[in-house]
Amino acid sequence: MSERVRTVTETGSTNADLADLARAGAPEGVWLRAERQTAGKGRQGRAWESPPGNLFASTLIRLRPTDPSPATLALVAAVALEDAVRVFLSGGAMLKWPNDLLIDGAKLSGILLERVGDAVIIGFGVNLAHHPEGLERAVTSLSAHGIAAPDPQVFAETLAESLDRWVARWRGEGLAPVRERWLARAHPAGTALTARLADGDAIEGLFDGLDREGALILRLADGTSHAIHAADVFLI
Ligand SMILES: O=C(O)CCCC[C@@H]1SC[C@@H]2NC(=O)N[C@@H]21
Repeated sequence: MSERVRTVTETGSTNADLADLARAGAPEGVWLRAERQTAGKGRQGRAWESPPGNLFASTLIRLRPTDPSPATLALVAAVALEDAVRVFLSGGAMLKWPNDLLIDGAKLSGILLERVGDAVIIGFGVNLAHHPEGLERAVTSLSAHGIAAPDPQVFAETLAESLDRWVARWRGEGLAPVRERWLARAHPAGTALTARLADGDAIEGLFDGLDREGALILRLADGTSHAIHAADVFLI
């Protein structure tokens, strides 16, 4: 079987490699997976532990003038990843804004989007076999839930197909079906959340859905609604 996702044994960061490929003119749909990363990047400048057995893979989207807002690719990536996880874990995982997957409240995966000119790099890290210990927030892996860890290459091929399907819908139908699926897979309305903003401020409120652009809506204690466009979000 020919493989869609190219694999290397080791690299610094598959996102950094895809950024280089994007600058060199690589087309949409290129995928790179590493068995391990030595400089895996997480959101907000954090490091992403990258031991063999987990998934570390990145791809790129070339933005077209008619595409929905690029920021909404965060939700596209989330629903595509949840679909892929669901192939291996009946019942799937729960989404937390914008694109974390949780099992029993613990983080299973992370997605990092980076803009390079007209390209958006999307990097997926999924704890298939292992998860880091001793972090501030709960983390988990498929193995920790008694699921035989899928072969990372098989998982990556599944994910590539899933992302193709969701990007096609996003382009053809707009954000609406993506938003609908995201909401169906997320925690229920009324879930208490904290949004930690880049300036260090935190906003607490109850989950009240997504706006038309995919921003997180929190209902505050004073009854007002607040749209969050960028933050680290935690279940309280
Ligand atoms: O902090 C997060 O939640 C996002 C983590 C994203 C990690 C993935 S692993 C593959 C790709 N390469 C990187 O350096 N980061 C992303």
